[in-house]
Amino acid sequence: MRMLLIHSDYLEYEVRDKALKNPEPISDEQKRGRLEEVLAVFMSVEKADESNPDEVVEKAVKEIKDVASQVKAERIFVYPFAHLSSELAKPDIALKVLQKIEEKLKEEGFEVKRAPFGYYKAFKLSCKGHPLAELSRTIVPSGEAVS
Ligand SMILES: NCC(=O)N[C@H]1[C@@H](O)[C@H](n2cnc3c(N)ncnc32)O[C@@H]1CO
Repeated sequence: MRMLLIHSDYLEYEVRDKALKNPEPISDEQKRGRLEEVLAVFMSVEKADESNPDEVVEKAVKEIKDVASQVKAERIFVYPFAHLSSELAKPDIALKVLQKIEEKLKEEGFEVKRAPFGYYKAFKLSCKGHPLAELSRTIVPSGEAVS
């Protein structure tokens, strides 16, 4: 999994067109979203993650918690983003991984939004620009090589 973490004044999105034949079903309310004072986490779930999705979820949540603690962010935006890797996991597995990450972050006490999966989306982001505001992380299941 590849993650781009941006500590932001706000992130807002608006759903545009379908990017998959069968995108995640969403309500009208989910067609747009915004969080302020947020750690935005853009995530590409990768083919290698399919060997142990649960381990990748655990490792991703640990990394996100660590960065959130460093930048003192209490809100997380989980953002599916298929542009950080050329070896993407299948959509059905990727969605499950992102849903589990969202669930576990909520269990940890964060306020969490997740942008809809399988759509093109317009988004606006205001990066805070401090030294830890732009970070990336790569996560692989045990036994897999980083490509
Ligand atoms: N910017 C718009 C967009 O990325 N849209 C992506 C994601 O929402 C989602 N998606 C599909 N596969 C994946 C994956 N492996 N990891 C993350 N998201 C995925 O499906 C869309 C088309 O690839």
